[in-house]
Amino acid sequence: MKVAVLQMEVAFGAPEKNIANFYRLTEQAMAQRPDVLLLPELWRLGFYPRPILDYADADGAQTRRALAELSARYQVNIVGGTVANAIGRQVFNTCYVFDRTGRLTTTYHKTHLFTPSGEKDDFQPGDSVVTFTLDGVKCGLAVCYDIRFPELARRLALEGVAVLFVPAAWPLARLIHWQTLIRARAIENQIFVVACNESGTGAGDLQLAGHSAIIDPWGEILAQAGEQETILQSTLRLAVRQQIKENMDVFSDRRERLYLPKIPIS
Ligand SMILES: O=C(O)CCC(=O)C(=O)O
Repeated sequence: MKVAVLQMEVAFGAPEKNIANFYRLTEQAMAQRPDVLLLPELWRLGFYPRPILDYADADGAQTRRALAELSARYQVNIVGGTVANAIGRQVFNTCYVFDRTGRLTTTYHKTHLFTPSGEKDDFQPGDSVVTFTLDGVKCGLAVCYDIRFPELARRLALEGVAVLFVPAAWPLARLIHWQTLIRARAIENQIFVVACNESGTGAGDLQLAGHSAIIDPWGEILAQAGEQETILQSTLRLAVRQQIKENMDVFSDRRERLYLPKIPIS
């Protein structure tokens, strides 16, 4: 599976500009013929103008149109980052996944809202965890702050996910957390982590970290960006998971009885 990560420099509160940039970066990325494109969190607006209801995409319609058009045009799967998605007066931080035919296959609303930035006051959290398949490969989603909750990634790994996609708007001030957490989630769960952060500045001159990365299940960094806008590409050799499992099968060594009970996945 060839993945391309669009580390966008997002223009704050300027949807038309960001959508145009998405078209431009996608055209550029497609020269390498990736199977999957990944976008960052809240790429249509940046993280995030207030009041969010004034800026949010009503029912995600504008964003879905762009994702549907480009996935169909280039016959590529798109894990569409996230959008501030207004459903009535409630706003969700929503990720849409489109397949190669331009069809919406998955919707995930960020489940862990970032309390320190007040995200909880402006957004509604999702209540379900999702898995989906891309070209027959089982995948999962964690949005930004979600990555701090190892239970979520573990839950997805237990469901059989091989690749975890992480759209983010992570600040430079906590770059070390970002790098450590995405790598740890890959190693402990023996899965690929494909993580796409924004670059540039967000609300109140918040400096975003960039440093998107593609990490294999042994924790090797297959590709890593700096702070500037860029496109990262790499091939995920999915068979490596079996080799790792043969050497160190952490899943069969788990002591499930000692851990928290599972909640049903939807
Ligand atoms: O966890 C962090 O340090 C950053 C999280 C964040 O910015 C977000 O979830 O939007």
